[in-house]
Amino acid sequence: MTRLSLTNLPVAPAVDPNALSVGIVHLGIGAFHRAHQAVVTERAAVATGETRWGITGVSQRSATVRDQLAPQDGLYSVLERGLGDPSIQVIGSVRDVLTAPEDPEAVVARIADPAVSVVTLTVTEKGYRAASDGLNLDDPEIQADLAGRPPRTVIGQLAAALARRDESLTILSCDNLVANGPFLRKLMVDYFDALGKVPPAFEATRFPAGMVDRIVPATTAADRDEAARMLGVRDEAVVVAEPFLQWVIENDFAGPRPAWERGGAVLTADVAPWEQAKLRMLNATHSMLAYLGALRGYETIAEAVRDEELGGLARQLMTDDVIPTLTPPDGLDLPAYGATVLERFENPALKHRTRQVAMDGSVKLPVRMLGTVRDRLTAGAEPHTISLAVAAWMVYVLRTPDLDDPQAPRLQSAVSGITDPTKLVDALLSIDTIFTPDLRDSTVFRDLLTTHTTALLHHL
Ligand SMILES: NC(=O)c1ccc[n+]([C@@H]2O[C@H](COP(=O)([O-])OP(=O)(O)OC[C@H]3O[C@@H](n4cnc5c(N)ncnc54)[C@H](O)[C@@H]3O)[C@@H](O)[C@H]2O)c1
Ligand SMILES: O=P(O)(O)OC[C@@H](O)[C@@H](O)[C@H](O)[C@H](O)CO
Repeated sequence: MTRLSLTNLPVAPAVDPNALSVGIVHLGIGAFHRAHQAVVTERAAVATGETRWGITGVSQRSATVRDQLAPQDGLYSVLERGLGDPSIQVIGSVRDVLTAPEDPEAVVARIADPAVSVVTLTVTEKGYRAASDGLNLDDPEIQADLAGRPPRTVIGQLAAALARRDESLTILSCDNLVANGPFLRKLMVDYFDALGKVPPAFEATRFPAGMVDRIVPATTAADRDEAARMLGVRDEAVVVAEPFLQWVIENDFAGPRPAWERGGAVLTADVAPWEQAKLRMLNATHSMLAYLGALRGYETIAEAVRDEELGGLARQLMTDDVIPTLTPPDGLDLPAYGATVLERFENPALKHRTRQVAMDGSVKLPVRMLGTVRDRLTAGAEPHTISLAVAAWMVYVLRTPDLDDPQAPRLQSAVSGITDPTKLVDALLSIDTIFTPDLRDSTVFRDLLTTHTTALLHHL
């Protein structure tokens, strides 16, 4: 079947791709960016008529996305799956893709281009190469970048590009991290400290925080076949998404930016309450359902949340443990928000795999769950259900031989041969890159984890 391209366009994108010049570099062009920031950027371009905000995507690890998009002139479609019939739309805002491992110099040069004033990122939690207190300077890839090779880490890429720039830059993380903007800024400061020099452009560089939300599962072969049927041409780069899309951005830019608010984003002075509500309500519950669901043999989040007991626990997690720790952002009714989150998880058309959401637990737990545990303990409360979520991760680590996690070897050696719940809790609580001393030393938390792991090991 013919491939989607500028000359084989069954449905034209809302912008003319040929008219766009590149003003944004996106690091980590996975599924999420294509279904979220790229869509809002295109909508903003349509609303304003501005043509300066085309996107260069950077593929950080493999050449797969470049090889999918290059023959398609950067075009791809978003296949939206809600409760009704699916719909499909071709997006034209990604103009080209660079593959960092093949051509690291091109990535630095593109970020350094004066026409570029915004860099966005979705490189997953582990892509930041952080330790518990800042940049992981023991990371061999960070060390190699510091030693002066053409950079391979995102921190190294940004640092090298800033060293070449005279103009200010805005660097906007779109990953699920607590205070993602300030967090990334701190990693850059640590990098420059280790390097022993700070580029002059860094002072004016801004790192706004952002909260992003849209469920975008990994695309499957069946999704590509469905897109081909709907489009009449083959799209190897199609992404699948739910109808819901939210982007709240701190209005703190160093220079020009797309009018993303015209594309549906919200620009605000304080993102923290939005971000905390989303990470603690949606992402923590997602992860709990992923661990418990996978342990019960459910393939997808929709199946897990439709299990009466697991669905009940998801509601209980939000109501009993998470909501008491939150200050709701203006106008957000937290119980109603929680109900909407569960309805979104129930979407049977999405097929978000429990195993996908369960990956990288060692870097997700601190972001999604451990703040809630800490706040509940500080308030003198017993964090019952959030401890169950952490215990579910512990049992998942024990029961998953092919664990997908950046710390898999360390986790697996810690739990190797363990059958006793107390020992399992001790072994995993001692991992200092995940659990801080206050949590390790809490008898209440340790006892709850032991009770829950005991129950899970006996009843799953
Ligand atoms: N998919 C979603 O539903 C969703 C929703 C909200 C936020 N996000 C955020 O977006 C991130 C990416 O999600 P996705 O669905 O695009 O995943 P994906 O697997 O499709 O893409 C991940 C991207 O991150 C890059 N990456 C992975 N490991 C890296 C590393 N060690 N160093 C540098 N780059 C690395 C990959 O090259 C790829 O470009 C998530 O981790 C999350 O923070 C995703
Ligand atoms: O993308 P990850 O792997 O960081 O997390 C998996 C999901 O919890 C997450 O992607 C949600 O779908 C998303 O945060 C919804 O906005």
